[in-house]
Amino acid sequence: HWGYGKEDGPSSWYRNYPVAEGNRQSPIDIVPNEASHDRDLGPIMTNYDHCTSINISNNGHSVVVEFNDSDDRSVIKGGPLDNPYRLKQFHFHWGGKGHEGSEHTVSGEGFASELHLVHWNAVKYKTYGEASTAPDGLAVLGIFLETGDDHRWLHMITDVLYMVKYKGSITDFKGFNPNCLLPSSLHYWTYLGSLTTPPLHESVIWIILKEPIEVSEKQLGMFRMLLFTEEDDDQKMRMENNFRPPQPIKGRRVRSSN
Ligand SMILES: Nc1nnc(SCC(=O)Nc2ccc(S(N)(=O)=O)cc2)s1
Ligand SMILES: [Zn+2]
Repeated sequence: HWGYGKEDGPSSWYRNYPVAEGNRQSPIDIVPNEASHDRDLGPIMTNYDHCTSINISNNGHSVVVEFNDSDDRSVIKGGPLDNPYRLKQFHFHWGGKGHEGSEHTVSGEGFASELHLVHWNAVKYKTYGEASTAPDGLAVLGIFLETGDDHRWLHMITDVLYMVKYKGSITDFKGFNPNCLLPSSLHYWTYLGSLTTPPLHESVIWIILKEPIEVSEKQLGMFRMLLFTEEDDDQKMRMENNFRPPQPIKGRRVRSSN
């Protein structure tokens, strides 16, 4: 199976997932002054107000909060999107102590962590699975996390991480509104890419917010107490550095909102 270690990490994924060497792989390094500024790129709109978080789990790669996506209650729309995309889950990628951990970089600079809010095109596709393999099937909103002050709402997540310490653990997590994790500005870069973990489907319209949110080193440290391994596994592997490095841009254009 795939992971982030020396033997099963990003440089070996192409063996089981040849699309790893495809033409629209993610993440990428974003170079702001090479991004084209499109006037017809409108603002993105998120409405997560009546969203319904269901649970939080450790899937052995990250910590994931799942949402009820049976209707259009919580969607992202506007910007590069032709119709609303339904929120399915969000999860994080992070580094080791004092090291970078984001997936996308900006002018070669990484951030401490990156939050991904995963949405799917329920107008054109019947299921998430179907959308996850279509070129316009998914929209992932990426938010950089940098270390600084405590994030006043991230506590709601870090306070329950002890309940999902081991791979395969899951617990109820209702009533969490991800609006509280958004920065004040929704200015963004957007480009066509892929899932950043296997199966690496080239099905993602990426929307990366320019403004990072601030979290404390202490809060980030809570993520690093999670384990890649199961409870009955005698090898306790700390969950950290679960990020794929930037991939070749292969001629793609990155557009900027403004
Ligand atoms: N029937 C199916 N269910 N799920 C799949 S693919 C699973 C999936 O959504 N994986 C996934 C991998 C990476 C990302 S990410 N890091 O946001 O690019 C988001 C999501 S196919
Ligand atoms: Zn991700």
